[in-house]
Amino acid sequence: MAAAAAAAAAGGRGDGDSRRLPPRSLAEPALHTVEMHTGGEPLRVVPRLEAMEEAAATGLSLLALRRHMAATRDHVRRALMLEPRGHGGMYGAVVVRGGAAADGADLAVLFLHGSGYSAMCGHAVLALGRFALDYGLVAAPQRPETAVRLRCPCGPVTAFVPWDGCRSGNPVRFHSVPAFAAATDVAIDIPGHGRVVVDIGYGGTFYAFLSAEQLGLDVCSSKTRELVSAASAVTEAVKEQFKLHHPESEDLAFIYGTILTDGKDAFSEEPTTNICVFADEQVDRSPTGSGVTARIALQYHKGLIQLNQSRTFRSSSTGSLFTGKAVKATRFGDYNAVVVEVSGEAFYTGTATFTVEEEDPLKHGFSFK
Ligand SMILES: O=C(O)[C@H]1NCC[C@@H]1O
Repeated sequence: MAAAAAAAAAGGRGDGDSRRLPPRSLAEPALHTVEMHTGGEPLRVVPRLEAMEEAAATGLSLLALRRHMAATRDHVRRALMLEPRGHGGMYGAVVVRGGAAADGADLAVLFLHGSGYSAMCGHAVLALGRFALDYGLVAAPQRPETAVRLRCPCGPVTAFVPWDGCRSGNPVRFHSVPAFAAATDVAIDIPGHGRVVVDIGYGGTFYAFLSAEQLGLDVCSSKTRELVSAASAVTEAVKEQFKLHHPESEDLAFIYGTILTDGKDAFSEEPTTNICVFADEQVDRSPTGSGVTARIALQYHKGLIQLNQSRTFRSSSTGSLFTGKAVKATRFGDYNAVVVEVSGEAFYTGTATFTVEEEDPLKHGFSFK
């Protein structure tokens, strides 16, 4: 095997075994991934990234580790998220085991997307709950359901995963960090659209929410391109016109995206549809776990739902569904907050091994709009 890898690295001819690695740079380790999706939103799981494990072993907190990865290994994120290995909607997770970063949890995780690192990702937590059981990150899984403790940049999150003794199943649910309404009915001027009124909710990360109707659009029938451009304009305007505050860390006080809704916030058994446009114009294919969390916190704050009343959320891009409910009232800093339970289905799609060649001018990926 070592001989075959060396031959491959040197560009030598192999024995026809398509599983062996192609000619590649030995300066950059091959990256092995497990590929999943939750409600259509991809998750490229990096089970081990040696450089991050070494940094974690020095005692860095998860937020410090996130800064460290951005400063020293951002090319790994770019190579895995951007074309030609990824695409405009790619999302990833680097698993970190043990150390101060995990802080006693079964695993810690850094979330990756096309333009950086996020603080929370619900669709990834649902998938990683399954991954943690199937790949042995939890010592003694219990039937019929196992609690998996994850440390996310926003704080501790617990996933509850069906386990039959051999493999994990669906649906997976998670309990969020305390979620809260940061502000409601905030008037924001959107260049090209005029004045709109948004709510700002926190579900491990901050989102602006408004009905697509306010922008002259329909979340179910408008072109995705138009929804993306309008939602991005809202995000930019909120960044400029509203000062966010996070009770624990300035690292987490940023607006991650805008969620356009069908306006159906009053309680109903019927699904409500939304589209989440996050980071740099990325579209979530799922109903967005952290967005559902924040939206439930806003609905609870406005008295539109009670504890343990479930709502169903539909992604306008794929039609996939998550359910959410507030399960506990709590406090977070100066905010009245709720712990939200979000439930959805995650699936494996394969595994992959990625390599680079030193002389490839696009070896660390590219993107265009
Ligand atoms: O489900 C979520 O919370 C995420 N999906 C992509 C954007 C968010 O991070």
